[in-house]
Amino acid sequence: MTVLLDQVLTPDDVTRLTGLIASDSAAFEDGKATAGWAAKRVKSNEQAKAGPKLDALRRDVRLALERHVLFAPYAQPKSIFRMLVSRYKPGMEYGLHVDDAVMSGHRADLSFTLFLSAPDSYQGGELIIDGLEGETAVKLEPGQAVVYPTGALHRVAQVTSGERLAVVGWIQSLIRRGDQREILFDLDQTIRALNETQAPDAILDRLLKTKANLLRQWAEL
Ligand SMILES: O=C(O)CCC(=O)C(=O)O
Ligand SMILES: [Fe+2]
Repeated sequence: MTVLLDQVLTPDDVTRLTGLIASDSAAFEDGKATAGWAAKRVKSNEQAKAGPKLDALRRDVRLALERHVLFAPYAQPKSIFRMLVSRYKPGMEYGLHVDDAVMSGHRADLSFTLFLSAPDSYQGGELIIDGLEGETAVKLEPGQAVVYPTGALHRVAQVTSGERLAVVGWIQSLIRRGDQREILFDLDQTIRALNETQAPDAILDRLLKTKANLLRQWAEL
C-alpha cells in the first residue's frame, strides 16, 4: 500500500529548503557514491554532499513528516534513519532497482520521496513503483510526498528537460509487515471518522482498545 502525503512542507518551507541546498553549485556529487553495486548499474543522478546545510534540511524534513496527520498512523515509524537530497538533470534517471533491506543497522520497511520541484518545471522524472496491480507513476507538487514499501521494485524515469530536486528517505517501522500496518491504519482512520459522528464512548473505547492491543502484539521495539 502506497500513501500520498499532502503539504508535508508549506510553499515557504519548499522555497527555503530548496534555496539552502540549490544555492551552492558545489554542493552535489555523483549519486553512485551512495549506491550498492547492483544499484550503481542503473543509477544516474546527483546527491547533496554531507554538511551542515544537509543536516538542517534533514532535521526540518523529519520534523515536518512527524507533524503530518497521516504519517504516523500509516508508517508507525520507529526511525527515519537515512535521507538524501537527489537532483536529476536532463538525461539522468534511476533505472529499475530495489533498495537495500538493511542499511546501517536499520531494517528499511518504507521509502519516501518528497518532491521539491514544480512538476511542470521538468519533463519526465516520474517515480514509477512496480506493484501487483501494475506500475504506479508518481509526480507530485512541491511539498507533497509519497510513502511506499521498500520491498517494491521502482525507478525514476529519465528527466528530459528541466531539473528534478527531491528528498528521498527510509523508515524503519515498529510494524515489520505491511498487511499488519494496513490493518492498524484502517482501524485508526475508522476510529477518527467515527469520533466525528459523535459515536458513543463505549464503541470508541472498544475500538481503541483493539487498536492498542494489536499494536502491542505486533510492535517490534
Ligand atoms: O527519487 C526518487 O523518487 C527515488 C530515488 C530512489 O529510488 C533511490 O534513491 O533509491
Ligand atoms: Fe530506490
